[in-house]
Amino acid sequence: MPGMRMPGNFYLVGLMGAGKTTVGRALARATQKTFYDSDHEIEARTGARIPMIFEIEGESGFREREAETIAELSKLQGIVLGTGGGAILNPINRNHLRRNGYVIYLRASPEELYSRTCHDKNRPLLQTADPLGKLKELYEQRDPLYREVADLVIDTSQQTVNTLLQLLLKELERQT
Ligand SMILES: Nc1ncnc2c1ncn2[C@@H]1O[C@H](COP(=O)(O)OP(=O)(O)O)[C@@H](O)[C@H]1O
Ligand SMILES: O=C(O)C1=C[C@@H](OP(=O)(O)O)[C@@H](O)[C@H](O)C1
Ligand SMILES: [Mg+2]
Repeated sequence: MPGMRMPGNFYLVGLMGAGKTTVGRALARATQKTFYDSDHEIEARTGARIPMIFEIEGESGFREREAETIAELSKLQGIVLGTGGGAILNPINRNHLRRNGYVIYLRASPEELYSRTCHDKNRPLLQTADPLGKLKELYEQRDPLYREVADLVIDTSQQTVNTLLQLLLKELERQT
């Protein structure tokens, strides 16, 4: 189904390693929408990488930048937005997402998320002695919030990015 046109915005939520950036980019290409990634946008505006922002301003500084960025990006039309895994912690972000687009929760088990993220040093929250334990804790905390905002929950376990894209296109064509 290449080049399918669908109305509105698609927003991707889920934990670190869920595939928001990767699947989001593929979904944008397939639906002829513009892709944005809130983390990339924050880095471009700040002129610093995420680990550096966390180091200098702490998580709270990063969250402020994230909220400003999501408020602005959610005003755009015809986009696919990959959010950062913690964006849904802020109720204002949750409202922007719910109000202005169709929200897709990419779900995966903490073990799978760990296997996808363990070689990457760019996620400060996982630079701990026990990253799998941290992912389990974040899953418990955040899974209800992802579900609260989601119009669609997709289980990404054991699915390739391409299979997920095909699944998503079918489901979105049916629902939107
Ligand atoms: N369904 C999938 N199966 C296997 N690997 C995946 C899948 N989705 C994403 N990945 C890989 O996992 C890593 C994290 O993906 P990314 O898109 O950055 O996740 P997020 O933006 O949700 O943190 C990347 O190396 C990506 O290629
Ligand atoms: O889960 C989180 O709190 C975070 C997820 C990251 O994005 P990804 O979910 O794209 O890895 C990034 O925003 C930052 O490191 C914090
Ligand atoms: Mg990402």
